[in-house]
Amino acid sequence: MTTTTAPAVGFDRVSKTYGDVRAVDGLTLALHPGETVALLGPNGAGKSTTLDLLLGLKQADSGTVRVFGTAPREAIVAGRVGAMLQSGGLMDEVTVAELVALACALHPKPYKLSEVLSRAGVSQIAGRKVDKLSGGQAQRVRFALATAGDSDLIVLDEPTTGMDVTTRQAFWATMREQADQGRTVLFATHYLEEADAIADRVLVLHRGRLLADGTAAEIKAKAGARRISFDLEGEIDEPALRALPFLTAVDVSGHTVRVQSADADATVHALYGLGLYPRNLEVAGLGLEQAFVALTTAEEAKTK
Ligand SMILES: Nc1ncnc2c1ncn2[C@@H]1O[C@H](COP(=O)(O)OP(=O)(O)OP(=O)(O)O)[C@@H](O)[C@H]1O
Repeated sequence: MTTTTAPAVGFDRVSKTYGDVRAVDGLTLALHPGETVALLGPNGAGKSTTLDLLLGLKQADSGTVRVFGTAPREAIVAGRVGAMLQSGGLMDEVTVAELVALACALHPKPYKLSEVLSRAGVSQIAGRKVDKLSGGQAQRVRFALATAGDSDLIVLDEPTTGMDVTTRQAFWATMREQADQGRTVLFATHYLEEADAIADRVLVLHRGRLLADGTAAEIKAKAGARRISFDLEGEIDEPALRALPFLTAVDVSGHTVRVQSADADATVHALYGLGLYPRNLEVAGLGLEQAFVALTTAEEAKTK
């Protein structure tokens, strides 16, 4: 593996528009060797466009994209980047082994074919035609293509869509190993629990801009809100609960009340002020998914 002092990925005020849609809007960021980075964002936030710019598949209207200090294409030709794209067509009429062998042959620093097939869990289906694969098997083959050689940066666009639980776990264990060996792994996902468990850095995109950048814990803290849950005996006066201060969400199910509050202390104080005796009271931080929803909906409200 080549080492360098340049960031693995550098975006400097990068913008890309399609007609009047600003898919990426003045994006500046740097990713460093050894980082595992999740790229999150609602549909249409600009994740795929960002990855396409990074891979030189699209050109920015303005700003510069650098991969290990060079233009994306140069880094790719040098074999420094492995990519697994969302639904990139796999060639029909060839077998899994033939396709993966081709990817190995094209890579400047290829791994042994048997190694690549086994790492991606496709040895058993190596002789099968690519157009006869199930969705999850096709994803594994894309994974094999992305890891056909020794690349310093691995870019994955929604890599685990369609994978079953076991495949998903094996996939992430392999990616962890890759990152532990100093490679940079960047993946776009809609599975926030994956981002929470796997990534040591989370980027939240919204309308082509970086809304948050930090560890999953930092993103959760940034969203600010807390979850409060408790049980109430007797009939529940829902309107009174909904009128509690700082609430951003309320859910009453049987005797259990779950709310989300921007100021948990004030909400709990007001709850006791109603003369209620909440049992099993729990106050907890938001999960990454709830933090993501809180951040992006707050931003939506601002831009309306
Ligand atoms: N080739 C294109 N022509 C026109 N508009 C496009 C094109 N590609 C993307 N867009 C628009 O650019 C915006 C960003 O799209 P992009 O695919 O990058 O988002 P995304 O975050 O990957 O979305 P998703 O989560 O739905 O995959 C969207 O509004 C999309 O409709």
